[in-house]
Amino acid sequence: MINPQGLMIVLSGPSGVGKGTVRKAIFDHPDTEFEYSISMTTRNMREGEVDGVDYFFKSKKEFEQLIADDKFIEYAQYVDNYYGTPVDYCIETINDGRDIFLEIEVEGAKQVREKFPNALFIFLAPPTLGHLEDRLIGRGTESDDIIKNRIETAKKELEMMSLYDYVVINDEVDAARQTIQSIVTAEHHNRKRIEQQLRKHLLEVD
Ligand SMILES: Nc1nc2c(ncn2[C@@H]2O[C@H](COP(=O)(O)OP(=O)(O)O)[C@@H](O)[C@H]2O)c(=O)[nH]1
Ligand SMILES: Nc1ncnc2c1ncn2[C@@H]1O[C@H](COP(=O)(O)OP(=O)(O)O)[C@@H](O)[C@H]1O
Repeated sequence: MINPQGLMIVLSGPSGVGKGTVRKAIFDHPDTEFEYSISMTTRNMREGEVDGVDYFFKSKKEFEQLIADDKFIEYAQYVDNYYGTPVDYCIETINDGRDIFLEIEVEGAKQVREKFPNALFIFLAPPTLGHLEDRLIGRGTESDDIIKNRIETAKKELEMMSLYDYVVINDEVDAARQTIQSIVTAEHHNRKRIEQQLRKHLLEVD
């Protein structure tokens, strides 16, 4: 096999679009076989969150030490906090032939694209910007100022859509989940077909 590695799947999109919600639906579904890359963050734990399940919660000092030790595939500062993808688990997983799923903001996704151009990039978009604002307000976890800030960031983030392999509109959570799973399945078939063709041509060259 030319590429026995698992697929790196990157789900990104603006804050409040429903990345966390869709990701949870994906991992609650019995058909899902990907591994989830738990991120590290310096933000405060929200009610109901569990350290080591939702995120690995770190102090700023700990996070900066991990950056210095090159322990992240990517990291970004987002609304005054650090978020990053720990490198070891991702590499172990794909080297083991299993798919790894990253749910990250767009700046981090850009860094992953530079390091892993072969990854599969999926952009989750809201039906409209109004939906995004409603969802952020509805979630009720941020102050008005932070929501305003996130909407401004989202406008810039939406411009990055064209750099992705796929755009999925998050109108209905289960439909978005299903679309993402179908994209991954199709991508596996496609890569396998390319690999078979490549092998065939290489044999012909010999
Ligand atoms: N770059 C990067 N972004 C992340 C990572 N983990 C989470 N994020 C993103 O950081 C943003 C803020 O996350 P969070 O504070 O949990 O808020 P919420 O996703 O809006 O509920 C979201 O867009 C997440 O997708 C990561 O490891 N790296
Ligand atoms: N398809 C959807 N339709 C309606 N509300 C949604 C949908 N997807 C997510 N939401 C709601 O929008 C809010 C933001 O979703 P969340 O998953 O926290 O977004 P993100 O992780 O992208 O910041 C949450 O209150 C969530 O319940």
